[in-house]
Amino acid sequence: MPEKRILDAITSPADLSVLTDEDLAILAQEIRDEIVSTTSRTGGHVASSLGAVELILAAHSLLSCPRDRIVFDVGHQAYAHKLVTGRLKDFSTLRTYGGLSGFPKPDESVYDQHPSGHASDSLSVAYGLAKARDLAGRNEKVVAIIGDAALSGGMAFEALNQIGQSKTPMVIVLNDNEMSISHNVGAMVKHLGALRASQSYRQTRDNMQEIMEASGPFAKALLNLGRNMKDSVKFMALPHATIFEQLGILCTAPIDGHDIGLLREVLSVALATRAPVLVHVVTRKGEGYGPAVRDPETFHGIAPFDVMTGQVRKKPEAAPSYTSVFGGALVREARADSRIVAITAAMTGGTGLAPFSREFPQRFFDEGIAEEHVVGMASGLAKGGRKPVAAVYSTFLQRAVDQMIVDCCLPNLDVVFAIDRAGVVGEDGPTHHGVFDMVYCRMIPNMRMLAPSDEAELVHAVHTALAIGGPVAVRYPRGSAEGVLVPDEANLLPKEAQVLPVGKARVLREGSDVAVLAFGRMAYQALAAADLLADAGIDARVVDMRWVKPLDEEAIKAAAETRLVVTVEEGALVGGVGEGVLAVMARRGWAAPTLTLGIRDAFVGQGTPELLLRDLGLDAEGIAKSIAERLESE
Ligand SMILES: Cc1ncc(C[n+]2csc(CCOP(=O)(O)OP(=O)(O)O)c2C)c(N)n1
Ligand SMILES: CC(=O)[C@@H](O)[C@H](O)COP(=O)(O)O
Ligand SMILES: [Mg+2]
Repeated sequence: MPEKRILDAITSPADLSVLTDEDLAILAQEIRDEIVSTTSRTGGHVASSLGAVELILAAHSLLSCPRDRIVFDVGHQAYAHKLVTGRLKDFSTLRTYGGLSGFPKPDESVYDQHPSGHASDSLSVAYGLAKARDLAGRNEKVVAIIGDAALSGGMAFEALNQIGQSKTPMVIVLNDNEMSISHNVGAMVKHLGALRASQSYRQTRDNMQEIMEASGPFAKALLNLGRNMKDSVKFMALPHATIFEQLGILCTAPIDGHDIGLLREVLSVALATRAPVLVHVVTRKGEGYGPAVRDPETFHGIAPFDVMTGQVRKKPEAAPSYTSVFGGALVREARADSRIVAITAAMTGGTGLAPFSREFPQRFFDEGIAEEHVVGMASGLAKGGRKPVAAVYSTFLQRAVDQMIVDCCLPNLDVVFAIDRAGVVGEDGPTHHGVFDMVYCRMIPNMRMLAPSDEAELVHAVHTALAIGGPVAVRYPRGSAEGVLVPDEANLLPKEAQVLPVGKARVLREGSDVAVLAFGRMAYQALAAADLLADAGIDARVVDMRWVKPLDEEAIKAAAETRLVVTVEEGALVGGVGEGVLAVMARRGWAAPTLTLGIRDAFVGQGTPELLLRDLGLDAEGIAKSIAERLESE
């Protein structure tokens, strides 16, 4: 009989309050085993979740959630939270189609306060919850858990600014593991490093008397709030040593985030304090699982892996990823033009910029989780004579739409937006699908946008964007490309990159019954749909539109001469490019029956892209079926 685990007896976080520190340490190990074993099958955010186990257990053991509230930043570290809030039995479905989300999700559990996924929002959300509590005269506790890299996002700084001023009681747990996805960057990293180096908690405690004598106004305020002098001050950072304290937020000395007894001791004081308190917790990404400790970047977000070796169990891909083709194409462009510079918002590996960063370290900028700043900086670089390429995931670029409009497009600057993860991304789900970029790019004057249909087209698109000048966006999806480049070509790139004529589509297949105007990789689904339609006696033209903006009006006019104009886009239909085609037809007076296929006005769930595209009716069968039905109804 396998030994009964403490974890199996935890039905809600209330069960934690009766456990001793020793029990909680055992539970932490059981949770780690569960996380490793489950994610080895589902994939997931392993390293961050392993690093946050003790701090989550400590918080839940002291709080009464869901009355008290924990807001997770990004939420990729919250697996332990899921496991102690009644989701153990469903944990094996993590990140799968119809299963548990990889992030906190209010629809999934009353213990989840906020649909996490995008970085740096937790402090604002927690502050709002604390203010709502104050207005209602209630006294529940509010805790935000934020990583050292998420703290570098502008939104987090904006929140700190107000939290410090307002003095609203809330606890910020700063989970400092000295890592973003890769190494963390920026001056705040240095500040935190200095704090870690100069102030150990124990040293602070040992020097309590001295610190008391030198204590600043906040330590005094804390004492006045009725805490026992010893308890209150022993957790404090050295007076005035931290940026947080300068902003008006009480701050502890850095404490070991894997010592559950210490965490509980410090957190209990912070939670009892009637002022905002930042608890500086030092953790290690991947803690407890060797392969993740050794390679936290790979284990930040990993596909299914072998538990013994830590090796990813990936089938060999038939084609390179769009991301790697983009990265290779940009390196080749940069060799030919020294004005080209590349910028990322903490996603060097994810955006395929690692080769660029190695070859051109002086021309590469990782600006941390700071998408607004990245786009603003691109504007300055362009104005200063450089050709910046801002490579940002579609979903995260949503953060910087204002900077795209005002800082880049209004002055019509030469900025290339390399929009990766455009379309459905898969298991990360609704917070991460890149389905709005065509909407937000289309609406901005001066912006031009390409949606390459395969990896060869992507190479041409990058070349075109750099050649034509002005703000140009290139969108391409996550994962394997279409396999159109033969593997023995040097660098997997076409020999010559072409400048694509602006606003000109290309016909992939002639046909006279219906015309399918396809955007991006949907062109390949449309071609396969055309084969299916041919079996049913329907002759479909397939057009790779290439440009989302400007649209090829001649192609639209020709399409309007068939029995049905169909648009297919992997993006939101409301405000999307299909609507753009309809607007052209209306403006020009080209009347024809129309069918716009894309993502209806709803958020898309999680699952493999294949399953999601099937559900959305955006695979070949779905497209063919919609067209056949529409023709029948005419
Ligand atoms: C707005 C935004 N930009 C980028 C990301 C991608 N991202 C997810 S986690 C992460 C690093 C987070 O580091 P940190 O906050 O220190 O947490 P850790 O993983 O170290 O626990 C990044 C860049 C994101 N989720 N949201
Ligand atoms: C949590 C987060 O936002 C990232 O880790 C994201 O999951 C990365 O996605 P990719 O796997 O597409 O790079
Ligand atoms: Mg970190």
